[in-house]
Amino acid sequence: LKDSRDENKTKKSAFVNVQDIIPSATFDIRYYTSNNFVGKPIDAYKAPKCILHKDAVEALKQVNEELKKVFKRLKVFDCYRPQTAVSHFMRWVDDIKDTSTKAEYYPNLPKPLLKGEYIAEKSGHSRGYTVDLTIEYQTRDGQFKELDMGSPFDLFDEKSNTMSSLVTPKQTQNRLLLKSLMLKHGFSDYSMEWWHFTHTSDPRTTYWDFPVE
Ligand SMILES: C[C@@H](N)C(=O)N[C@H](C)C(=O)O
Ligand SMILES: [Zn+2]
Repeated sequence: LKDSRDENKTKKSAFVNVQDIIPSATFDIRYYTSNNFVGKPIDAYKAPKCILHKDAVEALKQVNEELKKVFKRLKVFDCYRPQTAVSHFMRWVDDIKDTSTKAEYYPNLPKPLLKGEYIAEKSGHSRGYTVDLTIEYQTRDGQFKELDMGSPFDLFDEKSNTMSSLVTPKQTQNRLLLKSLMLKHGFSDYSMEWWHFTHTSDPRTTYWDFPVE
């Protein structure tokens, strides 16, 4: 008899490669690299891929289509996140002696306080309908640059709360542009992190553990 835990390690057919479906967005899958709050590539990210449930991807495509009309595009940092990767995050949080990334990623919080509100022990990302992302705009010379959101992706700080008073009105406006477009296409936001959105079609049932590959 096949163990249900083994089944959970197999990619579900409803999951798709977002880069194939939204090729005009850009993808910087940070947990595949060392450029993240752990400072090392994260377990189970075997390729720099963005995988999501197809229902969330269709909505995301619509957001990107709207942005294209005004010379902007989505920049995606993380999508489906295997439970194995979440376990890696938890090992890192519990290792209180390792503070090598503190200055860059959590300058004002003690490491144990990251668990929960900033880094979930059971993350919506593992269900496959959640995405971390920002917006890029095209400059006159055709290059793309990130909109100024007032804090970088994965800065675990009050400054990253969407309506934080620690950022400028223009930075709040940029966050609200992202939020309004995402909500228009069926996502819900997360008030603690301006970059984190979950599509409302998420049945909130299974936390998957197949690798990103
Ligand atoms: C770690 C960060 N990018 C994130 O996604 N945080 C939320 C709370 C999560 O872990 O689900
Ligand atoms: Zn997230």
